[in-house]
Amino acid sequence: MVKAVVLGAAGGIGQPLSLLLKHNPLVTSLGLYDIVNTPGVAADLSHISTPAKVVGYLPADDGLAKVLTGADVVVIPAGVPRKPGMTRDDLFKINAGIVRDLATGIAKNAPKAFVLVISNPVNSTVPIVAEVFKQHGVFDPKRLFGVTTLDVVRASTFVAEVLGDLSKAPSITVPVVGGHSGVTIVPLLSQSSAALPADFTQDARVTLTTRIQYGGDEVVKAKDGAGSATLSMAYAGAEFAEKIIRALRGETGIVAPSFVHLESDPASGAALKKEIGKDLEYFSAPVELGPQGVASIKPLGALTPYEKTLVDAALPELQTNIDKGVSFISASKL
Ligand SMILES: NC(=O)C1=CN([C@@H]2O[C@H](COP(=O)(O)OP(=O)(O)OC[C@H]3O[C@@H](n4cnc5c(N)ncnc54)[C@H](O)[C@@H]3O)[C@@H](O)[C@H]2O)C=CC1
Ligand SMILES: O=C([O-])CC(=O)C(=O)O
Repeated sequence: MVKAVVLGAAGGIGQPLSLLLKHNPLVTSLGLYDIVNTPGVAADLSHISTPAKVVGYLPADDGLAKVLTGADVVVIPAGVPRKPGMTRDDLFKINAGIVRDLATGIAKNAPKAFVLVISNPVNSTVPIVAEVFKQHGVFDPKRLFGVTTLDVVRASTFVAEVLGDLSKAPSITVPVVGGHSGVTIVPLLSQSSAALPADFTQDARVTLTTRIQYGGDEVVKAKDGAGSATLSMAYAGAEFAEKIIRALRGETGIVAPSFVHLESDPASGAALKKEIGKDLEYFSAPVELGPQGVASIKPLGALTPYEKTLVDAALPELQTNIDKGVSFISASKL
């Protein structure tokens, strides 16, 4: 029995993500929460002939507490998306408070759930959730994940495009590490499971790296004011949620990059800090998942000199983003 909950379920990501979770036979109960429209979305999804029982709640009548009760996995795509010209950090002003309040609800009603944070800026919203949980005495770093899967999905797709064969995309894996915004997104193309062409130049590698780092901006620009990636994010979020669900059901050996607290596995976290040469609290790295959440954080492995410069370039912005999330909660009255 697995109860999955989506907070922000009526939005651009929330609706297709809820559809994909309803489609997943491992999910037996699906709780939807938003400040608008969840009864309609829930009624619609509830007619689909898959096992999950769907319920939808609004804030009235303690809806947040009700939807979270009994949750095993909580996915958070609530909050505003970017418009052209904005950075993810520009969303902090609105989304930080939304994520803080939802995290407070989780701390009170589902403190043991696995929490998957999609709301941007992920580099700051994940620390926000952690700090709220700490204030409520329920923080377990093994159970908190910033969802960076879309970067990994983009890397697979764009490498397959370079190889001229999109049918290879589902089987290509490229570790993407660091964080989830521009320069903090670090694709390790040298570790792609499918080798790039022998004549792939350094210029082409830089172009491909930049495309992965700024894939989100490509969608924001194409949507031209109507938001950011929703459908690809729903796909990526459902893929990551499924991995988490399989792990909590006892399957071992599942590895996926995610933005995690480096104390989620103190030994491998300390090794990773040594590798990147900085005492950061959070970093996105390939994580081995287990029934308790993070089982171990994998090392970055051999980096090329170019990839090393990318990691170094990511560190200052990551530090600033993390500090901003932490200070927001120390300054908030919960
Ligand atoms: N981690 C990632 O890779 C990605 C993250 N995102 C982020 O996901 C977030 C959502 O994006 P979209 O779905 O496109 O936005 P959207 O505006 O279409 O949907 C957001 C939903 O959140 C709801 N919401 C607002 N305040 C809420 C609250 N207090 N409680 C519950 N629900 C609330 C809204 O009513 C709306 O239905 C944005 O912050 C966006 O930047 C988007 C794409 C990729
Ligand atoms: O670009 C955005 O604002 C949304 C996002 O995080 C992504 O698509 O990677």
